[in-house]
Amino acid sequence: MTAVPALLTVTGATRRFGGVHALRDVDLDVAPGETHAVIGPNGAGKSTLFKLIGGQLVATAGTIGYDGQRIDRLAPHRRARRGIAIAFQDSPVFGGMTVTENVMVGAHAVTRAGPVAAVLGLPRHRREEAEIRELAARALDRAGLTAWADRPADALPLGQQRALQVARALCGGPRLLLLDEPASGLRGPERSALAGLIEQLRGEGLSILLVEHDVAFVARLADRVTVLDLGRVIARGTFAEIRTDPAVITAYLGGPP
Ligand SMILES: Nc1ncnc2c1ncn2[C@@H]1O[C@H](COP(=O)(O)OP(=O)(O)OP(=O)(O)O)[C@@H](O)[C@H]1O
Repeated sequence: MTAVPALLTVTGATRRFGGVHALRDVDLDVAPGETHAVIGPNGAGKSTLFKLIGGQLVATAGTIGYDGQRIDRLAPHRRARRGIAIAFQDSPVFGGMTVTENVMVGAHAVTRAGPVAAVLGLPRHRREEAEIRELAARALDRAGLTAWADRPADALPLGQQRALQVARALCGGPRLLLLDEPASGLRGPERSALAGLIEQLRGEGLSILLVEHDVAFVARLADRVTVLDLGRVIARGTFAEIRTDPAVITAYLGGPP
């Protein structure tokens, strides 16, 4: 049997900030349809890795492959067009806009006409606007937000605001969804609803890379977990495998005195 090639392959990713090694020689892959979590204590390098994949940072060394091609020199919007979408923990929710309009912003990253056509109101833009509205409606439906579509976005409770950020990422029709600490700041029921949404997306075949502090959230969702500490991979495997790994326990609880 031939193994299915990974959708995302990070090889030897290294990033220095001056004398600080934020990441050292990190390998990671995400299989099609997999939910893969990256965890680690503060300063482990999780955000740096996330930004290297999204294109917000460039690696000092190493390569990133997506769908069989190198993407590590592409600008973030080009990665978005190839199907990599990001929901950042702090991506803005625009209070003066409706929920639908907020989600439509996510599709502009992948449209052909671009912002100049939008400002000039060109026919191409108007056609595209109708398509985008349709994509937004579908994304809102997937995220369970249809009932909120015409409400001002700032009327949404925090849990639904997170779902809105996910819907915005879905609007461009991604194959790989990068989620940056999606559970942060959410209370129990909101966190559980968001986990349900992520499970649903996984069930629809989406590949997901999740950076998350909340270990229970990761235990529920991740097919595989990569654990970072001080910029290095210290463990990888299923949640059950990594939770008993001595290196992981030491990293989280601190070394011997
Ligand atoms: N722009 C930067 N300039 C200098 N050092 C940085 C920069 N960004 C990150 N670092 C350093 O790189 C290391 C890894 O940081 P990173 O933010 O990737 O970790 P993290 O695992 O996301 O941490 P946290 O869980 O606290 O968000 C840390 O030592 C951090 O201080």
